Amino acid sequence: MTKADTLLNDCFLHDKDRLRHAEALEILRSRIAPVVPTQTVALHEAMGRVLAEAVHAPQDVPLCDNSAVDGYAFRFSDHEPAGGFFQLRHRIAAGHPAAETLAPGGAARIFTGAVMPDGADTVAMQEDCETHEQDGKSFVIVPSGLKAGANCRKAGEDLTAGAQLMPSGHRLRAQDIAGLASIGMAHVNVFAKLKIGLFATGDELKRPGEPLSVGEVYDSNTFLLKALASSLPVEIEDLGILEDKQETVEAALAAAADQCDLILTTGGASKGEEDHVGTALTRLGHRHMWQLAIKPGRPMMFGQIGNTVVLGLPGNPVAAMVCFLLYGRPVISRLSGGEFLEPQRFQVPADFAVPKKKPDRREYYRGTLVTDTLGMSRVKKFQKDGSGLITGLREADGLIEIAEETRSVKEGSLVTFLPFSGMGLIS
Ligand SMILES: Nc1nc2c(c(=O)[nH]1)N[C@H]1C(S)=C(S)[C@@H](COP(=O)(O)OP(=O)(O)OC[C@H]3O[C@@H](n4cnc5c(N)ncnc54)[C@H](O)[C@@H]3O)O[C@H]1N2
Ligand code: MOO
Repeated sequence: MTKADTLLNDCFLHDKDRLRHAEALEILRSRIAPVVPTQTVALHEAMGRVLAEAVHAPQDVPLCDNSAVDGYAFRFSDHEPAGGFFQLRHRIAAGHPAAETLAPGGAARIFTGAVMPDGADTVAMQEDCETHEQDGKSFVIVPSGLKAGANCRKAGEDLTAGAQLMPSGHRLRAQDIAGLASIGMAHVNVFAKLKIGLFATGDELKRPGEPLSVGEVYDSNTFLLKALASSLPVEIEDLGILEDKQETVEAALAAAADQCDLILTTGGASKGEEDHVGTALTRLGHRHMWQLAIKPGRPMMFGQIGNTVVLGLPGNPVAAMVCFLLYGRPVISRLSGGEFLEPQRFQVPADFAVPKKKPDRREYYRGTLVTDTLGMSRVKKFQKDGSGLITGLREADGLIEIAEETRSVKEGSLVTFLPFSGMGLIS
């Protein structure tokens, strides 16, 4: 699929003043499709990458029936006639299968992971058995009470030959890498990393390390967004801070569109005369979405320049983070061949009250989980709602989501909580 196939060029601006969150998600979901090519990588480099094809087990895992414990293997049906008294015939260690079938009435000394000898189906743990030497022969006494097949791991118990382990589009986690290793895959076909170009905009911005003059602020969003994106399969390039000049913003976006799959900007997204990202996007390409009925994050925009997707995030740091998590993360994941990711949502009693909330917009507060006297979780709201307060983001465990139609929140009522850990963040 080419990039051109995945994005249409007509404009999606609504008649309504502001798009609702669900509508914005629907626009993004319907417009975004994978744009990156595929590549083969070594398994040890595949963590966090997105599978470009489904993976099936070429053989059973485990390949053979094997013992789950160190002990003695025998045929269950022999136990009663032998009174639990077996002559020891073989010694079978992991990696050294027995060449011969176990004779009827015989038992084999066996170790965890060793292949069950033909003729045996049950293993007794060594702690439960007694051994005995007589006339130069070794015997084992196995107590009764075991079930047929006890302590024997069957071939194919983990995966049967032909079973699908993972579909195409699956993002590989540590346990998935283990699963791929368990079927013998040394290389994996994955989607290439998405190329992201990141711009901050604003004459007031200074990079950390430089002295700050009156009227200036440090550019925290570049660092915030790079760190947020680092949990996704991307190559993100910091393209610097753009001055608040239409020509500068336009030239920079045009150049980046030739290099990147996705351009992320922060700041200059609103309606002021000094906010140039929207104008640049309209001139160079198409703005499909702008002005959402959410707080924070209202000026969030989405569009394209040629085949390059552009997400214009607001400049206020809280709004930038909220918009990245709600819209940037699913878009990046989908462009990279993965799913359009939705945050995890839980219903948690509120440890706060909001007497009056504006209708028709969805609000996101910073929330911290607390435990009440009964050991039940409740969610506390960061007191200040200001969109520039990074402290609230740092204190929070996640976001509290208040629906458009909600007019007030009573203490103790259930509210929706989106933990940061359910949006790919390190907790
Ligand atoms: N007349 C209106 N004014 C504003 C509206 C509106 O609808 N009408 N929306 C407000 C909302 S909501 C937001 S959010 C902000 C965001 O607007 P911009 O995306 O244009 O952001 P800026 O004006 O460039 O900056 C806002 C604020 O954030 C600081 N900032 C910007 N970039 C960074 C950065 N990289 N690191 C740290 N801080 C940054 C900037 O200094 C400003 O204080 O607009 C409202 N206004
Ligand atoms: O809604 Mo803005 O996004 O106040 O920060």
